[in-house]
Order: sequence, then C-alpha cells, then structure tokens
Amino acid sequence: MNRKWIGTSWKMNKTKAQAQLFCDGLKSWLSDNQVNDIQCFVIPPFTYLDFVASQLESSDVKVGAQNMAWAENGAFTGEISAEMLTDCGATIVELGHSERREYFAETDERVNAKVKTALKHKLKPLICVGDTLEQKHSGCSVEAVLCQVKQSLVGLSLIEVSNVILAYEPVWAIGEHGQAASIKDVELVHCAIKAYLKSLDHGLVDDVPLLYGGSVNPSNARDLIDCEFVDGLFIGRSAWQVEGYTQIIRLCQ
Ligand SMILES: O=C[C@H](O)COP(=O)(O)O
Repeated sequence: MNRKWIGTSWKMNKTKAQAQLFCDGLKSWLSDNQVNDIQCFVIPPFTYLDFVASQLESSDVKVGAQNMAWAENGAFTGEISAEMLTDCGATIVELGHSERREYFAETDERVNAKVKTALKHKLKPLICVGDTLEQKHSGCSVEAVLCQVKQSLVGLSLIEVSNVILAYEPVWAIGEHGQAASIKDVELVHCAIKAYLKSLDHGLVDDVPLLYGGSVNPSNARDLIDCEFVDGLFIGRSAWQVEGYTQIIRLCQ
C-alpha cells in the first residue's frame, strides 16, 4: 500500500520563533510515534524555508515552498526560482493554489510553465485544482477541475506526470468562510481525476497521489482519508499548531 500524504501549508503565517516551536514539537512527536504509513510534509513561507528544512533534516518530513517563478533566473524582481528553492532544502513546490489564482492572477498556462520548470529542477509539483461555488451549483465541478488538471499537465511526458502530486481543493471549502466538502463531493471529483489519469496510461501514472484539501479538521479527517480515491490530506488552519497537525496524523493512522 502506498503511503498517505498528510501535510500543511502555513500560508502567510508564523514568525521564526513560531516556526521553531512547530518543528521542535513535530520532531519530538515523531520520535515517540511511528508514522511509517504516512508521508508528512510542511510548506512554510519562503523566508523560513531554509530554516525549517534544516530543523527537519533529520526527520522523514518533506519541506516545500508555496510558489515559485516559471523563469529560471534573471530580472524578475520579487520572484523566487526553482534553483533557490532546492538550494534551501525544498523538495516540493505548491503550484496553482486558488488564493494565488484569485489574488495574483495565476492562470492555468502559468501553472503549467511552473510545473515544467519545477520538474526540470527535480522539485515535486503539488498542483492545486478546485471548483468555485458557482461551478458547483451549476453542476460542472468535475468539468472545471478536469480542465485545470489537463491544462497543468500540457506537454508533460508520462514519466513527468508520474512525478507530480495533485490536490483537489474546492474554492468554496477553503479557509475560515469555507464549508467542509461532503464525502460525496470529494468522491465525485477524485474519482473523475483518477479515471482521467488512468486513461493516460495504465500503471505509470496510477500512483500519482491525489490529496484533498479544504477545511480538513479532526472531525472529518478520518472519513476523508478512508475514501477510496483520497491519497492524502492538505491542511491549512487545523494544522498550523503542531498539536492540531499531529492529532490529524494520529487520526489517519
Ligand atoms: O493549503 C491548504 C488549503 O488551502 C486548505 O486550507 P484550510 O484547511 O484552512 O481550509
């Protein structure tokens, strides 16, 4: 059985001291608890990437970044390159989160370019896709999400596709105003994404992890991870404190 992925993005939160507290707490918890069947990952803001990666170096926890530039380097003021991320110890890069699509005009085309650059630098792209409430209400969640998945993978070889992680994050389920998705909502979309991956090639891309994110909390984590097509959870608020994160890991074991 493949390991389940359970991770958290801190978004634009925490000071360095708070990052240290989280890492200390996680390392201490992991030294007392076996999590062989779970792949943990933490995605801090850029400014603590190097620090968090060195704090968690001795553990099996993967560290990722929340975004990166599509360009290799050059005159792109304020941007961060793939090479800079790997240099800081990141092995994952989150791309296409709905907050980046909404507030920073991230397009499918741009996400696709970033995915290609990430793979070139041996970074695992964690590609976020999700439907809006309007799309859900008009019954086109599957269509909208599959469109994002396809666009993000344009021009990739099957080997490259086999190296990505996908996360279904309904826009309407994310954040403090989000409503948790029902198991039925999650199954509908996950089943469609898995079927699409299978249609690309039997075997090679079957193992692409498909995570769920959006208002995951201790009350729904177990039911979500038990869904047939859910390979992991991508958590925001409920895992920002290390106690919340480890509680969800424990519940999912
Ligand atoms: O990156 C995580 C997702 O956006 C989910 O955030 P949330 O768990 O706070 O709803």
